[in-house]
Amino acid sequence: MARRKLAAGNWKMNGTSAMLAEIDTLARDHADARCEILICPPATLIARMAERAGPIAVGGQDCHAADSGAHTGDISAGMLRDAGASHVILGHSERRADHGEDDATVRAKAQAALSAGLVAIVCVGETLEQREGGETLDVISGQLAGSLPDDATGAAIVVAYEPVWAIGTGKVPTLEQIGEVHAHIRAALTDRFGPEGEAMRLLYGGSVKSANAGDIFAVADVDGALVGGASLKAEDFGGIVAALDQA
Ligand SMILES: O=C(CO)COP(=O)(O)O
Repeated sequence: MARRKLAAGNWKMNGTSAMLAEIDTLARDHADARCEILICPPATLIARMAERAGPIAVGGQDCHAADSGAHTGDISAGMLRDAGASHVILGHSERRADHGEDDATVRAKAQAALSAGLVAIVCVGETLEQREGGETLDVISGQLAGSLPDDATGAAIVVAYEPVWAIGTGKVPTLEQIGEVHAHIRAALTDRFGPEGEAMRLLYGGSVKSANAGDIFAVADVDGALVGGASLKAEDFGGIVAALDQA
């Protein structure tokens, strides 16, 4: 099954207008990339970034489960789409921790994203305590079961494995650990969704840099990366894109 590789950048709460130049550099340097390239800037930059992104896709970092209504400060999936986004990250561990999002919330948001025609990147991952307690695979199974809608398709859902303890820490799981979790996720997805589960792309995220990207991309069932810190500069992210294209 040929899955198109995806290099996704999550800018988190970083970036003002001055950083829009990064997208110009990325679009110029990687116009011929074989992999799909996505940047998810803060919501304030989505529309302007989408106008100049060329072949680079632009995404949101969250959406509300409802279409519209009395939800001060929130953004719907349809609004993201209207602003020029094609993707949205959902259930990132920072949202699960900072905003109390549970699996049911993430699933409702994913449903809204699918209805709006967005690709949803649904994040799962264990904490250090859960890893040390030997609970990793059970935790991931539970998050997948609870967070993915029943009508998830290979085209509309991407799953990102982001061990919480590897995010922004410079600590990366061993290639064996990444391979074990990705194989587990793939098996859970094909069990539940059949060929659609086989078609879903699986990203690894957590301290990915151009220096370690090549090794990570060689692991079976790693179809790309969800990158935080190293996505903020086009040059750094470009090294990851190049590694993915060579994988
Ligand atoms: O959380 C992440 C991407 O969503 C990973 O962040 P870092 O690449 O900064 O570790």
